[in-house]
Order: sequence, then C-alpha cells, then structure tokens
Amino acid sequence: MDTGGTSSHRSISPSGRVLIMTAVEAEQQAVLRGIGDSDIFDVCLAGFGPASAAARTAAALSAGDYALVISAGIGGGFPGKAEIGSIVVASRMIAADLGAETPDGFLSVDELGFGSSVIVPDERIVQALVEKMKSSDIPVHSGSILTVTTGTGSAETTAALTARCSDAAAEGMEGFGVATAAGLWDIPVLEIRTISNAVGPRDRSAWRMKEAFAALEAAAAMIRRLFTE
Ligand SMILES: O=C(O)c1cccc(C(=O)CC[C@H]2O[C@@H](n3cnc4c(=O)[nH]cnc43)[C@H](O)[C@@H]2O)c1
Repeated sequence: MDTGGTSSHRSISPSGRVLIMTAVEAEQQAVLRGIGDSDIFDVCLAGFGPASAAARTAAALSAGDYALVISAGIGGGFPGKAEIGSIVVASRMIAADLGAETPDGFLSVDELGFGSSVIVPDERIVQALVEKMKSSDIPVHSGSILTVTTGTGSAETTAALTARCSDAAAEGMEGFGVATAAGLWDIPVLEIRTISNAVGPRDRSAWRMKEAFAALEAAAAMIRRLFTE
C-alpha cells in the first residue's frame, strides 16, 4: 500500500483491498450501508471478543489479498473523552486487561515480559482519516482504544483502566485481536469505534444503539471516500 501524503491520503493501490471486521451483524450492516457499492472492501464478522476476532481475521487474511485491515464497531466512550454518537479513531490499540493481577496491582503483558499490549496504527493513515471525518458534522476523536475481554461495568474498573491508560478514549472487545492477526501478515491496521454508551457502571437502558449505528454508517462512508476518491 502506498501510504501517500498526510493531508491528501488516497493511498490504497487499485489492487489493494480493505478488510473490515465487525463483531456482530448489526455493525456489519451499518458498515455495508456506509461503503455502498464500492468493491474494494470486504466486511466480515469477527464475532464477540478478541479471541474470535483474531481467529476470524486470520481466516479472512488467509483467503484474500488485503492492503489494510480495519476493526470497526460500536464501543464504550470514556467520560470526557468521547461522547455518545461520536467517532473514535485509534491512535493506539491496547489489550488493556491482558496481564496478571498481583496484591500490588495489575501487571501488563509488557511488564510480565511476554510481548506488548500496545499496537500502534500508521499515524499518517490515522491522521488522514481523522481529517476526512472532521469534514462531517459528527464529532471525531483520536486516542487509545482499549480492548477488554470483559466490558467495563463499574466505576472502579473505569478508574483502574484510566489510571493504566490516561489517553483511553474508548473501549471495545475485538480491536487487539484483529490487529494481532493483521500483524502476522504485516498488514497495516486501524480501529474505529462509534460510541453507544459511556464506560462506567453498566446501565443497558442508557445505550444509544441508533446513534452509534448511524455514526458507524457515516464513518464507513468517510472511509470509503478516503480510499477511493
Ligand atoms: O443489544 C443490542 O441491541 C445490540 C445490538 C448490536 C450490538 C450489540 C452489542 O452489544 C455489540 C457488542 C460489541 O460492542 C462493543 N461494545 C459496545 N460497548 C462496549 C463497552 O462499553 N465496552 C466494551 N465493548 C463494547 C464490543 O466490541 C462488543 O463486541 C448489542
């Protein structure tokens, strides 16, 4: 993939296909509505959580020739960082609860010496996408997107995550799995979350699916424009 310049990034070569992974069908349908009839995108189901996402992304990458992989879906927004209905583009994708608990606190996979919990998407592509999205009337933010294996549902866990990662803007459950598979193929990866709920004490009645899916459709349309116009 030619990553091109920063402001006028139009960088997928004609043969460069883009794989978009969503957890569930409702997200897949929103993305498909946004990308329309463009034929450079495949939108596949990752399933729920990072293990399924890694396995299914690896299977898709085995079957096709891709220049870019995108983990896309709805997510929780950290209060003060990403409001409901907004878009977050990951500057870092972090496996936030992969590690070990000790009497003195959490040890990350990095601290344990078993690898890295952080995958950094190509900054030029992130910036190009953020700039493109700023042209819409949907608020867009860039920051760390945390991948968790248990959706956060308490003030205590929210505080622990923000202490561990001060620039956390959103959380989801698949991004790090998708990125791990993309890394095995040495393919660039992005993560985009549109915010359905605030990270914090779980209140399912406060989730705003309609707004999040509308934002996801709009985000997918802007992804299409960035890579095809
Ligand atoms: O209940 C529904 O109507 C419904 C419809 C479509 C999707 C869902 C999901 O729950 C999607 C799960 C998916 O969303 C991500 N997500 C959303 N909010 C959070 C969160 O606060 N913390 C972590 N993950 C979140 C996650 O990636 C799930 O895979 C429901």
